[in-house]
Amino acid sequence: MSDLEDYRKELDAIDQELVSLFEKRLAVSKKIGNYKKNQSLPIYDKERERQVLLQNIRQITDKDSEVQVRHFLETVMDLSKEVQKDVRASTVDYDQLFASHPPKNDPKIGYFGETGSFCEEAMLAYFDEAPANPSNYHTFESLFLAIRNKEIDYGVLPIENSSTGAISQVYDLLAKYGFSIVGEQYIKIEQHLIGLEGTNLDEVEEVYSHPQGFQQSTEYFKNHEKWRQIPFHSTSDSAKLVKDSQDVRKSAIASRRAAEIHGLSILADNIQNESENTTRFIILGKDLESNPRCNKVSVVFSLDNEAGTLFKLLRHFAEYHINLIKIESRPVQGEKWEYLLYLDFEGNIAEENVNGALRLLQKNSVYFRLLGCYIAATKNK
Ligand SMILES: C=C(O[C@@H]1C=C(C(=O)O)C=C[C@H]1O)C(=O)O
Repeated sequence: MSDLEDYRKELDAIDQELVSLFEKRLAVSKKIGNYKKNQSLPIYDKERERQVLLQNIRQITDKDSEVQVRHFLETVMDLSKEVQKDVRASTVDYDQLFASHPPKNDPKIGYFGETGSFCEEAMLAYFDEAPANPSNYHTFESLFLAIRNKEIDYGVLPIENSSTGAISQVYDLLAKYGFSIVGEQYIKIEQHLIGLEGTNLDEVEEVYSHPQGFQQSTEYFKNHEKWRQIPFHSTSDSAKLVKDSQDVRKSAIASRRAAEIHGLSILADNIQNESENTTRFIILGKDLESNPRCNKVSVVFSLDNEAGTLFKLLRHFAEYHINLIKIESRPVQGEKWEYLLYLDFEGNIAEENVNGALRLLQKNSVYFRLLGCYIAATKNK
């Protein structure tokens, strides 16, 4: 027998032991996976992995093999986490994930802000027929509560602006209440300084608006540093406040429509920083409403706090040729340095590639929720 054959026989015997031990290890990993699933614990445990590496590297007799042993242990632990992810995914109810509800007939609709708000404009632009007797709400959360309490079927509220970015409170409420995005609408936003008729700019002392109104008009206020900027519920609520006060020292940042509705004058027009200032509004409903014409998907998920997981997940989108539109991250409430990731991408959940990517995303994330599958709005509104 040649030396090579002898060596290989030796390896075969070792492999036999290794495989049998590895199988035993995977079986224990599965049990740990079940335990973690029941206790809602994350799969990855950084401290434990550090310990496993330390205690095993300590017992190496040939120090030259440390690099290989480390690599071996890391691979073993990666595979152990894979098995735990399968355990976690095995009970996922995919039918429920993709179960869609028909749109509501004669729906009750609510929007954020006083009459004259940009949300009201978005509502009028989105629905083919102007909704009869819509309700309005003065905080984002009261609109979510109205959906939960079945006061309304759909709510209209802003989610992002082209110059200031995400409206983070709305993202956080989406995570908190678990409703669905059933549609979207873009509205061009022109902000004006408005006040009582005949008001002179040098009489103004206070300006009221939603924080977004101030953020979108910072350039204009550089020349009016003495004015007190007072955040209020919405731009249209601010217009109403000025009207109700009958005080020339008070002004508001709001739309031309709000000025007209509340009988106010425009003191300075188009004070927004960017002429093409646009806001994306979402139509929120209780349930997922998807049909074959829907071409945009939104999801929210969180990951194990482990290097490379986001890359590994997003890679599936490239593999499935899915076009990502937007990614937004928000801190998890009450969990320091943990994040929820919100992803928008092109496609329909009934398409095979989207379906495949969603399953992988759900399988490999600690938390996952399909936020909606709806018709993408045109941006030049
Ligand atoms: C098996 C566990 O889950 C993961 C896998 C580990 C392993 O295979 O040794 C160690 C830590 C965790 O990242 C565990 O928590 O013990």
